[in-house]
Amino acid sequence: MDEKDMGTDLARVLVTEDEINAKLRELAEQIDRDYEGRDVLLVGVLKGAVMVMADLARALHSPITMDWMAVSSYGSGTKSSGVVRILKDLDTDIADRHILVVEDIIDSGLTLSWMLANLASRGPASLEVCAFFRKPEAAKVDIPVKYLGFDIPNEFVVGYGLDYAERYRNLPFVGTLAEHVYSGGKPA
Ligand SMILES: O=P(O)(O)OC[C@H]1O[C@H](OP(=O)(O)OP(=O)(O)O)[C@H](O)[C@@H]1O
Ligand code: HPA
Repeated sequence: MDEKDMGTDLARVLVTEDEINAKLRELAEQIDRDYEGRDVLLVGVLKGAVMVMADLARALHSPITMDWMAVSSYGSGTKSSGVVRILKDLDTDIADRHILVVEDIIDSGLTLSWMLANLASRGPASLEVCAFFRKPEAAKVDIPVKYLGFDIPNEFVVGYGLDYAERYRNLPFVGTLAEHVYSGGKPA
């Protein structure tokens, strides 16, 4: 799927596929360097982080393993409620493991703030965050991000894992939706 398949759904592209790929290589190099000699468990947050997890994992040379958590905070709208439920927990015991949480986006920060507290309580050897997109102007809590892809404006975005009502996750770039699609949080 690319930009021309989107018809008039997109308003503008914020981060291109080339920029995404270059950033992935950069982050993978840093992570390889930092975790040299240590086994790292990548914890992906479903479903949005599927794309970044798959691409980042393949760009890494470190001997990683992967696990997934699904949490719910958004429902079907576009605002975080801050009330987080675990929909799918990790399969792995993370006590004494080096954990790198891989997230697609930090918006208000409420989801990750809750998740980090939850994971920290399980006694990992280390706990760090890789977030591919972040909206600094939307932050309600401060999240320590060791590996950051892009800071983006405080607008609702789709693509590269990010959805609107479950659509657009498979765009290889990130963009904003046109007004007629995105109308105050309800599918048009
Ligand atoms: O910083 P916050 O304001 O808490 O928002 C960030 C969270 O929202 C999105 O997940 P969502 O609940 O939409 O689920 P999804 O990944 O399945 O799309 C995104 O993937 C993050 O997990
Ligand atoms: O801007 C966004 N787009 C899609 N999903 C999201 N989850 C938090 N913020 C966003």
